Amino acid sequence: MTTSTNGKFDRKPFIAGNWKMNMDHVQGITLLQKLAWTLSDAKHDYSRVEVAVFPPFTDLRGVQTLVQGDELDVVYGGQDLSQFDSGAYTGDISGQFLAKLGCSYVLVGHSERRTIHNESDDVLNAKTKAAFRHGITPVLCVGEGLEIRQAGTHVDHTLAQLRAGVEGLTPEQAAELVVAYEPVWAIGTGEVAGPEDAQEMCAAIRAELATLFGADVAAKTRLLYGGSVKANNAASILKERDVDGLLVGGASLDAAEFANIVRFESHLLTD
Ligand SMILES: O=C(CO)COP(=O)(O)O
Repeated sequence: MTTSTNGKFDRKPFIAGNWKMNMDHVQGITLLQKLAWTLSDAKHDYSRVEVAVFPPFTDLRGVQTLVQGDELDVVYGGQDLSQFDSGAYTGDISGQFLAKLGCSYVLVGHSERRTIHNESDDVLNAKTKAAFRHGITPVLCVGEGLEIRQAGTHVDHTLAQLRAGVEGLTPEQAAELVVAYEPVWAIGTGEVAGPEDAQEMCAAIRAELATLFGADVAAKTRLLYGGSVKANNAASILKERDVDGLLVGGASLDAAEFANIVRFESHLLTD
């Protein structure tokens, strides 16, 4: 069955854990093993809900070895990539290297990259294209800060980030792209945007994608919400029509909690 419980027939729910700068390569393996065991005990069906982790770069080789060796169905990706393919870019990581490590996805434009590293919309557009160039699906992160939310211009602001990020993509690429709406004021603060806030923005993002690439394309693009997601609020957010998945920070560092988020459908059944 390819349906999700909320009737979003064609878009497979996607639950992703962004470990940020946590977990060294030894801790990372332990966390992933625990997650895989927990999901296996719970008979998780990966064909119904896709599960991804975004470990630090230094963990990726170990994660690849574990996933291949134990034939895990968990997919993984990098937290960033360079807009360039190779050369004199000290400290940067090429999408080519991530592809070689078996990465299926890469985060682009996480708010911590936009704010701490001052990554511009132009750079992020180049990174999105670099990901596709290397056969990796970008997860383009967008979202507003508190002042913009309070000023009431959060939809305009977020859609401007979206337009800049997807400029020049083909319709096929836009359909494959994943977009994560992460309101900065809800990240790591315990402050969660309500399900209706997540839905409002995801609906606006889908409408914008429909304008840019056509309704058929927009119907395929998966849209995630991120910001203080926990097992006890995941199901209510995922019930929303245009929210296809979650990008989880802090709660993804606890295997049991993250597994419960992945198994959100079991919470819906008992609601
Ligand atoms: O930034 C996030 C995921 O990318 C969200 O982080 P938290 O879940 O810790 O709020």
